[in-house]
Amino acid sequence: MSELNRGLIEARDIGVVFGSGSAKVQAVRNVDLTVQPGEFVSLIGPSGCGKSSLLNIAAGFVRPTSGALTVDGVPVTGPGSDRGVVFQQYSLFPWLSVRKNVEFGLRMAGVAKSQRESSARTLLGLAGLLAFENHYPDQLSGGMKQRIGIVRALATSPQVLLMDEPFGALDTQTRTVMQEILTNMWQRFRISVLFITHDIDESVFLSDRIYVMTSRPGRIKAEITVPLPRPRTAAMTQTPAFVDLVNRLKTLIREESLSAMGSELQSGGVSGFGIDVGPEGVGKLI
Ligand SMILES: Nc1ncnc2c1ncn2[C@@H]1O[C@H](COP(=O)(O)OP(=O)(O)OP(=O)(O)O)[C@@H](O)[C@H]1O
Repeated sequence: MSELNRGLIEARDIGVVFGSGSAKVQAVRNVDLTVQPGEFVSLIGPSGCGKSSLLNIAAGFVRPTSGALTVDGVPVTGPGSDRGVVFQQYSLFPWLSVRKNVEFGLRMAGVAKSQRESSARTLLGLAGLLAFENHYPDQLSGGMKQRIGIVRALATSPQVLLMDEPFGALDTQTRTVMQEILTNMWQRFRISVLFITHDIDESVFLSDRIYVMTSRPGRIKAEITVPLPRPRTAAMTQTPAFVDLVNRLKTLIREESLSAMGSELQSGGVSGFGIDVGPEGVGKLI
């Protein structure tokens, strides 16, 4: 398989159950999803619908209770350097300098000192952070820390980047800049991205395709191709195509959030809370 054809993520009939007995939680049910090599795909849905569980399965941190997830046809059974992961919490090592943080995965992989230094410097330069290579994480802003997190995840040249609310802790301006930096890095590295966000505008701005999940147990409610050309620009966020799609997605998520709140209220003994839960099937929108 050539480099450009790598990074195919395929999840088939995934189910996730946590706990047992009365503490049993069915987090995810019958989820099929695909990320094509080089594609940017977002996963959105109401809180607690199982987005992080799916991403953690792809990362190899959680095993599915049923079904399988493969990367380039190989079942994921644990973490691996073919998949970079970025979380909302910065998870940098505070006792290591910026460059040593970026080098960490390469050091674990046995890459020679001079080579890992030069790879880390190249990546830090691309992210505009070379001047900070000898700083320590607590000397940096949140946006800078998250840029280092992305650079660190890319350092081992993974085929897949898995991102769980990576910009959730950042202010709106920093978040916008980070979205542009991520888009540039993604285009440069031609890597597959599976991205979780609660920010619907962000999912539309960044993605080729978006999966919308139902409330728990999470299933795929809709799969939507974003009809915007690339490169994406800030001006596009004002276009009718962008605004209409954001509104459609908000409606889909709102239906699910209401249905989740309705079931919680009903299971708590509150009656007369009339909510139409809607059809069970997966809607396919273009
Ligand atoms: N290790 C665990 N043990 C027990 N239950 C868990 C565990 N991890 C997740 N859950 C439960 O599984 C469900 C799905 O959680 P998950 O974090 O995957 O959802 P999410 O969509 O990412 O949520 P959010 O949007 O709020 O971050 C939730 O009800 C959660 O409480």
